Amino acid sequence: MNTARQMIETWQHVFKLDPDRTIGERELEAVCQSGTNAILVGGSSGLTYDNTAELLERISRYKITCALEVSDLAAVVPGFDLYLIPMVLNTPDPAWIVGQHRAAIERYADFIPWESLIAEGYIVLNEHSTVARVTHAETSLTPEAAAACGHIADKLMSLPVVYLEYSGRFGDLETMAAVREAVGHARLFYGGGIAGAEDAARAAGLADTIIVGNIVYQDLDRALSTVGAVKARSV
Ligand SMILES: CC(C)=CCC/C(C)=C/CC/C(C)=C/CC/C(C)=C/CC/C(C)=C/CC/C(C)=C/CC/C(C)=C/COP(=O)(O)OP(=O)(O)O
Ligand SMILES: O=P(O)(O)OC[C@@H](O)CO
Ligand SMILES: [Mg+2]
Repeated sequence: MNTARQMIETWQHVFKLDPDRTIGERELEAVCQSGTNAILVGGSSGLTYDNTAELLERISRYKITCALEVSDLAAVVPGFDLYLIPMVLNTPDPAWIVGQHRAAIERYADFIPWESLIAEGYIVLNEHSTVARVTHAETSLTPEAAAACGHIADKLMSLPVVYLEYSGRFGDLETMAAVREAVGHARLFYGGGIAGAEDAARAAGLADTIIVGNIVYQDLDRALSTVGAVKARSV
């Protein structure tokens, strides 16, 4: 049985599906059978127990690893293969770094499947995203400041994942390269604005794992083309 860390080590490409958005059966089947390494269920608003449980039940019909990215305790559903726990590194508000986490652990310590949890050091950089607004993230970081966040996560906190998050738009290449340079032990996830094969290949050149979200709901064919673009790099 693989540990949580071993599981994420194999991820090159991940689709992120939002329980608060609608996806048809044909589209869900195409996403799950696309050759992606995993489905990450998550979003920064509108998640409920019911819409999360329903999406998990639908994804579970396919043979694909399915992880929940926990953003709201009310929407934690048992049955996922993994639970990814974001900790936002570039916010001045400790609630989004450790505060909510402490409250959750105090309350549910006896029920937490620790071996299935993976902490993610988030660096949130698109000022227009919901996640930036909700977490009061300091999004106007220089490449050096973003890299410092990467060093903190990678070397001081020994987090297994650093997540460079531009949700909604493609990232700044200089910043991505600086964070890449800083992150050695952790797996570097990149997400934001990947709208087709070309973006996917560019992001995969700088990150270990790329996360593709919005385009699934806007243009399925372009979304599916991102899988081949990433896998082609490793042959
Ligand atoms: C089975 C079982 C009992 C499991 C137990 C699991 C459990 C209860 C664990 C508890 C342990 C724990 C430490 C929990 C953490 C609790 C918690 C709520 C922490 C806060 C996490 C956090 C920092 C959230 C902020 C928002 C965020 C970073 C969300 C990540 C997802 C994201 C960025 C989605 C992008 O959203 P999108 O919909 O695309 O929106 P925008 O583009 O507009 O941003
Ligand atoms: O939705 P997009 O912009 O593809 O971003 C993916 C993911 O990083 C969002 O958390
Ligand atoms: Mg988004």
